[in-house]
Amino acid sequence: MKSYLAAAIQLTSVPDLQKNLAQAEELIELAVRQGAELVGLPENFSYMGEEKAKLAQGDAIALESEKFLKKMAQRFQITILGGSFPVPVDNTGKVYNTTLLIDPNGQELARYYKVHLFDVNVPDGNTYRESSTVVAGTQLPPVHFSEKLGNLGLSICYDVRFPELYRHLADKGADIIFIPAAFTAFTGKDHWQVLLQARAIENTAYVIAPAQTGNNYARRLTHGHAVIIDPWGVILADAGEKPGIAIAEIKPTRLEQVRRQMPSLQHRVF
Ligand SMILES: O=C(O)CNC(=O)[C@H](CS)NC(=O)CCC(=O)C(=O)O
Repeated sequence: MKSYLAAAIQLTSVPDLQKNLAQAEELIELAVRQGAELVGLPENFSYMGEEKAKLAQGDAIALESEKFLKKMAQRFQITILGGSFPVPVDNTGKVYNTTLLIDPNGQELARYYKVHLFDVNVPDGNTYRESSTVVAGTQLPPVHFSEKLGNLGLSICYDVRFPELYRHLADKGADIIFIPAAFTAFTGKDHWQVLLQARAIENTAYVIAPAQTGNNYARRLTHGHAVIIDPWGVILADAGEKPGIAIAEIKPTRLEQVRRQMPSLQHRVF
């Protein structure tokens, strides 16, 4: 593994596929101009909108999102995580909430279908029933082993509340954990940063958390604060509340240092 720059992209995705891809492309280019070699996009980067509208365009969103990721990876010679986008599941009328990791040749490295679905009545009065349109994945997420970039573990948004999933990634050797999200503004203000720092600290791993921000559609407000966190839990970069990027250096020496100073992964009893 070498030292390199990683970027977490922050978007306000709306119910307009082409507009979102154009916004994403601009920010990917900005990250690349600053030297990023690993770039993450947030959950639902290519489409945020009413569940029904999303389903109706499911095939087009899936096709265009995957094409876009491969194009960006090849054009800019980066490894890119397509935080998530819907992929229709045969004979169900529903989709998988899917995250995809693509290499600079445009080849798929890893794929994960979100396991934990956000079926929550948020105390601000908004109700979320992700399971009404999404089929839950049944497989734990993969870790992609990369000589150059370190071992990259995948997850999506609401997963962040389930530490056992991240312990699995740590068991598989994850050095860097992706947590792309579209956190609600209401839960985000109290939980987002704490949960992300906890996952970084307890697994002594970098966390790259691309995010949705602002008013995506109707009453849907997302929290923002795409961040990159080091294995000690220190926030290295925070994109704030506007669309933009958080960019930071991922260093193998820092990983080794923290794992030496705090060898908690080696002291596990259960
Ligand atoms: O809302 C949309 O339009 C698209 N949906 C999402 O992006 C997903 C599923 S509803 N959001 C979350 O998982 C939020 C989790 C969260 O906020 C928490 O755990 O507190």
